Formats: sequence, C-alpha cells, structure tokens
Amino acid sequence: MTDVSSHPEESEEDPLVRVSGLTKHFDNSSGLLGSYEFAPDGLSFPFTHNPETVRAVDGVSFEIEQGETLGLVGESGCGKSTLARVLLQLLSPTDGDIHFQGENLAELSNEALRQRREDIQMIFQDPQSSLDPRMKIGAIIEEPMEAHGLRDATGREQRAKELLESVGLEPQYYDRYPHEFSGGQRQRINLARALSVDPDFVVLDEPTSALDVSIQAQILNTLQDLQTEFGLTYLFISHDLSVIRHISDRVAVMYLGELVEVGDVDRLFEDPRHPYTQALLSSIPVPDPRSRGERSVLHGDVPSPINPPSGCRFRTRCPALIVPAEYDISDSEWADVRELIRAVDRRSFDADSVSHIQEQFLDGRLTDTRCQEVVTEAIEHTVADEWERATELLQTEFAEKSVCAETAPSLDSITGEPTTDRRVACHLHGSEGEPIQHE
Ligand SMILES: Nc1ncnc2c1ncn2[C@@H]1O[C@H](COP(=O)(O)OP(=O)(O)OP(=O)(O)O)[C@@H](O)[C@H]1O
Repeated sequence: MTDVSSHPEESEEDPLVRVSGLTKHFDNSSGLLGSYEFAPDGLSFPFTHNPETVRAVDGVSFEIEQGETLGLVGESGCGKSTLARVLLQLLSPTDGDIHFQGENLAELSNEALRQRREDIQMIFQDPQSSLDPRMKIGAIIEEPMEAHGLRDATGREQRAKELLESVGLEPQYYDRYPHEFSGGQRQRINLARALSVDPDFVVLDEPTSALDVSIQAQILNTLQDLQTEFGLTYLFISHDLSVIRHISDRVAVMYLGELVEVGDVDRLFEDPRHPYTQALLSSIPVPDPRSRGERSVLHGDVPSPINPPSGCRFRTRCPALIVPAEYDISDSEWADVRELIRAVDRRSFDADSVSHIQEQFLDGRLTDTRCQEVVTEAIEHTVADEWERATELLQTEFAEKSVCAETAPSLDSITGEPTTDRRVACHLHGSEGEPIQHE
C-alpha cells in the first residue's frame, strides 16, 4: 500500500506517473572535438563547428494509472529507451516534467530522489548484464535492499528466498551462481532483484526480446502474476506488437521522438487510427490475410532525429499524406500522384517515355491543370535521367505544400470512442473523430 501521507501533493485523482512535455535532446558536440569538421585541403580555415542536436524524445506526455500496464511500441531508434532512461532519472530531461505519486521528480532533494528510486525499478533486455558472475544469486537479490538499508541480514535472506519463489524459482538457488541458469531463469533473477525493494513502478525495456518464444510467454505470464501479487504498475517497452498486445492495458505508439497514438489496447489493435499504427499493425504476420483490411507497408527507414521532417514527422513515409489545399483533384487521382512520388523517390520504374510513364501511373490526365503541369515536368526530368530534380520538384510542389508538412498535429482525443483516453496526432482526425476536409 502507498503511504499517501508521505506524499503531500498526492491527491485521489493523481495517476501514479504523469509525464508532461518530456524532451531529451543529445548534443552530439559534447565529446571533445565531436562537432568540429576539419578542412581537408589545409588551405581554408582549418575547421568548422557544426553542433548537431539529436531530438531523441520531443515533447512527450502521458499518464500511467496505478496497477496498469502501458505498452510503449515503435521501430528501433524512435526514442523508447531514451524515454525510459529519463523516466528513471538515469538521464536528465532537456525539458518537461515527470510527476510520480504527485511529486515532481525535478523538484526533489537528492535524498528524497534517492528514496523515490526505490519505488521505480527497471528491467533490461539482456538478462546477463546486471548479474555479476562472481556473486551468488542470494547476494545479487539482496544488493538493492542493502544499498537502501532495508532489513537486517536474516530478513534480507528470508526476503530473497521468498522472492525466488514468487518469480518461479527454487529458494535453494540462493547459493548458486548466475552461470548455472538459463536466459529465462536469469531474467527471473533480475525480477526478484528489482522487486526486493518493493517498488510501485517497474519499467521493462524489451525484457523478453533476448529469449526464445516459448520462454517469452512464460516470463510474460509471471510478470502478470507478479503485477497482481505486488500491485505493480508497468511501463512495458517493446518493438514486438504481439508481446505488447498480450501484456498491455493501454498502448502508446512512438515515432521519431513523439507519441502518435495512445489508447486502450483492444481498441487500438481493432481500429488503429494513425497511419503509422496502421502500418505497424499490418506488418504483423497473420494466418489469414483476408481477415485484415487493406495492408499498408512501411517504406524506407525512420528519418534521422537530428533533422526530423517538418510538420508531422511520419509524413515522409505516410501512405495517407493529405493533398495540398491548392490542388483540386480527386482522392483516386491523389493516390496515383502519391504512388508516382514514391516511385520517383525509389527510382523504381524504367523512364522510357513521358506518355508511357503518364499512362503507367495515372488514369488519364489530371483534372487540375497546374497539378498535371508539375507531374509532366517531373516525368520529363526522369526521362532526361534527372531523377534528383524530379524528386525535388515533386517534394516542393506536393509533399512540402501538404498541411502534414506545414503544421505539426497535436495528440488530440477522438470523441465517439467508447473509452475517453484515445488520442491521435494526425491531421486526418479532427477532434470530433471525423477526417478533416482539406478542399
Ligand atoms: N547518448 C546518446 N547520444 C546521442 N544520440 C543518442 C544517444 N542515445 C540515443 N541516441 C539517439 O537517440 C535516438 C533514439 O534512441 P533510443 O535508443 O532511445 O531508441 P529506441 O526506440 O529505444 O531504439 P532501440 O529499440 O533500437 O533501442 C536514436 O537516433 C539514437 O541514435
């Protein structure tokens, strides 16, 4: 039970964790000479200074209620681990606040923060890394209790043995060494160690990714049992959507440092609203492909967080990019133009003649004259083997003029949902849950 009296700011309505506008930027120039580029010719000024900011986490806000599991999902490099490390105070935020049990962690004294650290524990992907091979299992589990001055030696031993049982291991493993255990068992030992200080909140960063699939399911079940037994709250980070679906109550989808969709796990999996969530879900293999709607595939890589795209960060890979307001073309014409833009970008067709390419991508001439002029000029560039000019023209005249490039969508709730906590950051979804019309 949480001792409410020890947290004066806490009120009935406070979630366990409230994160507001959390931002973590890495300055790549922090290393000695890291951001200096030396002139190779030896004639010009000897070096230039190009500091680069990696926008790993950019204005992220969410809440986690006591006892729930929030799943955090997204492709590699989108900022999940950085977010976890900032939450755990292993990294200091560039901006934003983290409230835990009603207290702003940034405002705590060092001693108060040290005590709070007891309440927030982390489990990493590699079950080996935190187990010192020279220490016995008992000592490994007792170490955090000792560090926080909890219990006497006998009490710690008793607690360690109880925890071994709770995580599904034998109490007599207390005197053994880590090398005697399998990957799954080592992750269980890590769990026992994290739970030894009675945390309220556990951040699990890809805790099952290094394990065999059959072992993964057992660990997930143990995590759920432990959650009930100890009243734990989890932030569960994974790129594996089936794991996220199995374990989460709610899910937050992250793309290039930002959250793009948050919602109840069943609603989000049944009816994903953000094109990125839709693309991620359609990449899960399903036994019967006919049972899913239209499949969309993620093209290309996640762009660099050093210079993320303007507006919506997903727009450079988005299959639903909104047509620029100045063009008066139908949805199917716009779909054809988008296909042409992607094909030019990937140079995926044989640029033989203007008329042939026009026929290949477009069903007749476009109704909007200006739009057709741009398309013709771009196709002419490809035939002249000027692919970069074609790409640049299409980007400037179409992609960059879309509202998706001009304005960053905010993570807004969608009304008409059975649950209130469904938020999506996409210009396709207005606050009334209806697509915004851009005529
Ligand atoms: N210390 C650092 N200095 C500079 N850049 C960093 C640092 N740590 C992370 N990054 C960058 O921040 C971005 C987010 O990385 P992060 O590890 O948080 O992503 P992730 O979603 O957890 O990916 P993965 O699942 O591969 O670990 C990446 O572009 C990464 O290269």
